[in-house]
Amino acid sequence: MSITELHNAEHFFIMKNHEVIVKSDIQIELLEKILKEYCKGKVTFEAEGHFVHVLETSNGNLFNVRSLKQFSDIDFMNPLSHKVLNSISDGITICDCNGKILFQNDIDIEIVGMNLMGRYAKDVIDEGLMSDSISMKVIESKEKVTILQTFINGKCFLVSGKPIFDEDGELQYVVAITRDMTQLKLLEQEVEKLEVQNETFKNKLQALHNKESRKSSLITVSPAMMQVVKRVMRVAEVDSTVLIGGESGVGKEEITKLIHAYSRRSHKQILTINCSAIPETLLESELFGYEAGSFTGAVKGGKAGLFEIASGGTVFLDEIGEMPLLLQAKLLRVLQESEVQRIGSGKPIPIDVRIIAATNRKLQEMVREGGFREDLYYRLNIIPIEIPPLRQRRKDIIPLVNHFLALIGEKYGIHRTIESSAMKILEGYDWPGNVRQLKNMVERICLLATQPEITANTVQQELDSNLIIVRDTENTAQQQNSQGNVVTTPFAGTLKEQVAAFEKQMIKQALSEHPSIRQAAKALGCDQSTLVRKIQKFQLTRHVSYKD
Ligand SMILES: Nc1ncnc2c1ncn2[C@@H]1O[C@H](COP(=O)(O)OP(=O)(O)OP(=O)(O)O)[C@@H](O)[C@H]1O
Repeated sequence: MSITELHNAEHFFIMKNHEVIVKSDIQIELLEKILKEYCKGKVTFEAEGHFVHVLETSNGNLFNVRSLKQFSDIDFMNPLSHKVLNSISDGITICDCNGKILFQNDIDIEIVGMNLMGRYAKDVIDEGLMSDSISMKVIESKEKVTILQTFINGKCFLVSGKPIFDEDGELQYVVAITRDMTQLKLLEQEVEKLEVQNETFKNKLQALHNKESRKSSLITVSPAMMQVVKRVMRVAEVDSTVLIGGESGVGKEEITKLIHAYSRRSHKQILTINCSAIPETLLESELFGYEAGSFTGAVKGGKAGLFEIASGGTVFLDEIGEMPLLLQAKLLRVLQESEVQRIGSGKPIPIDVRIIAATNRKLQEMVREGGFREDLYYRLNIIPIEIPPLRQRRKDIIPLVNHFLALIGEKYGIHRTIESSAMKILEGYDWPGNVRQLKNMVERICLLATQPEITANTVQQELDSNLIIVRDTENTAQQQNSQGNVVTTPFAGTLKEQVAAFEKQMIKQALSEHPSIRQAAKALGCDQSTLVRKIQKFQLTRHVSYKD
């Protein structure tokens, strides 16, 4: 009979750990015969007690042979129960009321690393094979006990012991369930490791976020602008209102972003509103919000204004000089009381925002002329920051050009360089539209250039086509080229054609000097819709970008 046949035989169980379980003494005798045959007669029996036998075979295998006879009074220990107990992934031990280990399932033997069946728990502890015995504790307390037990192999287990009583209430057996906590411990350690990793990633992300929000695209090397930046850094820390002045396109918004990025409000948003770009009625509701049903066309549930939405952050009021007087009064109240009232509501709402305002107008002159409230001017002008025009900080021009070339490379995948003589021309130009004009021009020449290196010639031509219109006292138009020389306009053709060419030139110039169509129209003395029509007529839209 082969060992497989033996395994499948009706009366035997062959366990993984070279253990053979038989049902009766008779079968043990039978087994002895079979094993002797299987091991070619070289089998040694060491009978130990009534039912445990150790067999040493010629191939070195050690068989523990147990009879199930001892379990005859435990009705679950039929072969099926045995199989069921062995299919459980926790270790199971059954002791009698004296602590004698009657049964261990396969997993338990694996966990403990020893087959202890037939032995007394107390002896096992005395021999130092185990630190503790749950069975002994249950026998003593006659109650359910749970302990964390460490075995000599260093593994950690959660062991629960439960008493089983007979009909007379006498303790009969103790069933102990041993759960390997090593995996759980490993998982716990893994979770801890992941948590640490998670924390590290979170910190890195936060650092990146901080870096990103602090990253300003403000480029400057000039001493004049460095002074401004120094002031910005000091101002950023305090929460006061700031009024930024400077010509159109000098970088007032860029400076505002820098103040916000270095302020304690940087984790919140910065909201911008251009006071010149929105009609008065709309501006009021955008800034202060409105209650439900306060005017025709209002959103059903009412709407929060910019000051409410930006709570905790910064509100940037661009072109504050264009704010209508009525709204100036309302803004003053916001600044003084730190609260807003929605249109149609008498209820004040507290707000927590920092206000930064900017203008390219001479506010003091406006105050004198009655176009701007004096009290609001002083309230806004707590910390004034004046940004010098680009022509007064020419050292910034080349770094700015290189910065814009890099931006164009990123945005369009177009990589251009500008030869040094061309850079000199750009550096010498007066830039009435300041950084915005420089940015637009660099973008235009890069996009139109056919060669990777932009020559001085190209730059010169572009600047010449960007002639500055100046008006003499008699209101006749002359032109000034990039070197500042006044030149006669070389218009040719019929009177109509010459007028059209001149008109086109004026519009083009106004568009490059002013950030919005509205302002360009104002400067040209025509209304917005006329200007839009003429832009379309002269097809200027493709070449001129009015506002970034
Ligand atoms: N120092 C700078 N470094 C990099 N880019 C700049 C700098 N200054 C301005 N710019 C860029 O030039 C353009 C115009 O700048 P910005 O809008 O800040 O000017 P502004 O003074 O607010 O203009 P306006 O008065 O018309 O509102 C923007 O694209 C801005 O990113």
